[in-house]
Amino acid sequence: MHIPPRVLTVAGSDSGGGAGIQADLKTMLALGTHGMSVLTAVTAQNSLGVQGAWELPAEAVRAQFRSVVDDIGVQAVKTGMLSSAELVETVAELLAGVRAPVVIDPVGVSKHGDALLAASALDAVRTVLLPTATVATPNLDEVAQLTGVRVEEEADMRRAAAAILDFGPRWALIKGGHLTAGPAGGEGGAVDLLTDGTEEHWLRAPRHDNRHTHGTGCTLASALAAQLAKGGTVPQAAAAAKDYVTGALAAGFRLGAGIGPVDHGWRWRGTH
Ligand SMILES: Nc1ncnc2c1ncn2[C@@H]1O[C@H](COP(=O)(O)OP(=O)(O)OP(=O)(O)O)[C@@H](O)[C@H]1O
Ligand SMILES: Cc1ncc(CO)c(N)n1
Repeated sequence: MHIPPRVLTVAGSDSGGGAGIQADLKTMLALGTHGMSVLTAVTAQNSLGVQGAWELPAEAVRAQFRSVVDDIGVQAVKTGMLSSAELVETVAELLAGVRAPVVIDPVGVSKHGDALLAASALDAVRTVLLPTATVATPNLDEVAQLTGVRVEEEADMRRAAAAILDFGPRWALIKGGHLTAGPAGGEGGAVDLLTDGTEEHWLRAPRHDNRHTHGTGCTLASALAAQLAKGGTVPQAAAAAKDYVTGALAAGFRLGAGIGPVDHGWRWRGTH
């Protein structure tokens, strides 16, 4: 009997199905793994923004985590929306006992600018959560919030990565999706930088400005966790994850009146 690699996401629910737990589980399935979830918060969310958010008690997070890890086991873990300092601390403590690779996506705000993490939780992210990471995957706004480094052009991403690595993750994957200026000052592609402070890997893809980009960050981090669960090095897993999110973004579709979701099933549908 074939048993697929097991991957756990610790994240919030996006009722619209494009980001959060829903994006994570769809990505994990699409990449051939068994996805499992620890829910941290429930959001009322759609293509227009976040209309409401409710956090779960720390005890519920702890219980879900123990249920999964103690019986089924995990070959990789990914974290997303953690909402508060209390949940960040709870999850960091749980992760300290895990031997599988851990991808920390330090989710701060949604694409629409709605806060998914309390400002009072930033310190716990820096001091207890990031040190548990095999790979940390901040976007440029999260880099600025966590380190004070403002990335205006590609070359600044090196300083951003160094500042993130100072908090203790093994690798930093700095997502340049919000960067529009290319190396020559013109329109750039979508460039991410993966580094452990020694090796440097630039992940480049064509930019798709089709507006249906809801869930790109969650999808990249989950794809990375799924690839790590299947085996291979961090640079190999990151390259495969970047391919998957680029295809999903290119196939993103119009839903609702705002920002539509990426298509997690693009490889099955053969849209690209
Ligand atoms: N318009 C785009 N075209 C191609 N790739 C993109 C585009 N926008 C983002 N990406 C890629 O998608 C991945 C996620 O990056 P992004 O910076 O959007 O993350 P994020 O802001 O955390 O996402 P989210 O808004 O879901 O939280 C990265 O690999 C990035 O380069
Ligand atoms: C629940 C949730 N997690 C993460 C994101 C990322 O933007 C989102 N929009 N919603």
